[in-house]
Amino acid sequence: MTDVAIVGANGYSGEELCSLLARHGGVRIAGVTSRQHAGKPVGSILPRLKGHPAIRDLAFSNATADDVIKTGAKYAFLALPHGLAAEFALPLLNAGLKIVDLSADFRLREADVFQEFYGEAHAAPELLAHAAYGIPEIWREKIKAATLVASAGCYPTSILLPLVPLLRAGQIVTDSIAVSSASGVSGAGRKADVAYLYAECNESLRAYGLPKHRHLSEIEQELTFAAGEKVVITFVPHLAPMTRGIHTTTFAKPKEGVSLAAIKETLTQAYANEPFVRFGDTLPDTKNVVGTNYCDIAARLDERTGRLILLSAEDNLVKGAAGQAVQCFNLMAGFPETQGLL
Ligand SMILES: NC(=O)C1=CN([C@@H]2O[C@H](COP(=O)(O)OP(=O)(O)OC[C@H]3O[C@@H](n4cnc5c(N)ncnc54)[C@H](OP(=O)(O)O)[C@@H]3O)[C@@H](O)[C@H]2O)C=CC1
Ligand SMILES: CC(=O)N[C@@H](CCC(=O)OP(=O)(O)O)C(=O)O
Repeated sequence: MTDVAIVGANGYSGEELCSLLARHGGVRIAGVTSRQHAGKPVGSILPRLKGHPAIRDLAFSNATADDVIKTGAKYAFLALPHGLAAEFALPLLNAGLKIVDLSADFRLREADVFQEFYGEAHAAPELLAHAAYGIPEIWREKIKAATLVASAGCYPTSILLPLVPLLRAGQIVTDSIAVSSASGVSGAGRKADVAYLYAECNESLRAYGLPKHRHLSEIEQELTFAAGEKVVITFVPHLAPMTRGIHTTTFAKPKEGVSLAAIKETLTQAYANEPFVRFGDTLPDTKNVVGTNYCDIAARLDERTGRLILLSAEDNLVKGAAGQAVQCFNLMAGFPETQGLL
């Protein structure tokens, strides 16, 4: 059994991590943190885990790096607001733990891009070069060897999985890409904010974060890497009246002479052996992926405009957060990649 700690375990993605790791089979949950609930039994705050053998008589501890180190865990999952993970990472790494961070703190390679998009100086810029970007389908070998993995953002995962193979294959006009995404409200986290009250979100759809949502930084970083040239895109996120799920529509021009059949062949080849990406003809629907670690993808060509339309759907809390983090952990710790996720 490998001992793990979950930091920020009472948040939405932390709770999802607790559920996935409780049924993983190869790990022991050695510690969970929450400042608000320190000292309380896990089952009293996360009722769906009450009585689960993996939770035992575990109580939340306070959320400092020392509290995490004291658990004796070999791996720490950080499910904290961005800005904080950078403060935890250094002491935990120095104490010999390996880290899977769900926040944005280690997803960017350059500290000045972090400053530009997050409006604050990076707290541990020296660690950026050591972090692996956590999408296994793109960076599997790097993740296996890493001590610090930055699990990719929820929107970025749904955008990068369809586009990266096509950019690697040189099939897309790089300045033609525009993306429209819709996310369930849990994407905003379990925080009290009027904008996310039921009465504000229910039966309504609205765009937000325009024109420079902070996820553009990691999306463009990864697209640029895949294309081998600078890629800049338009990205319009929406808040959708559902609890979980992301649906993404990507518009792009195929390069001269690139057919839909060639695009489909590239995506089929890229994902034929990937357990969590399902490329096919069926148009993705969030209800088919919610509660799973799948990302469903389809492609269509609008013959009238020559525009390629890529569609993708995932659960923001699973493939977009906790599931992807466990997938990365499995690679780092030498478990089968799918363990606890199917
Ligand atoms: N929700 C989603 O769909 C996704 C989220 N993410 C990222 O994962 C991270 C967690 O997100 P999410 O689960 O939504 O967030 P939540 O707001 O639901 O949870 C945040 C957690 O962090 C803890 N926390 C907050 N402030 C501090 C602090 N100063 N010190 C220690 N602990 C603190 C909270 O517990 P307490 O206050 O009790 O200490 C809570 O457990 C974020 O970085 C987010 O951007 C990534 C992909 C998708
Ligand atoms: C609906 C909603 O508010 N979504 C969040 C998603 C961000 C998220 O979870 O952030 P990271 O992936 O960067 O950690 C947002 O747009 O800010």
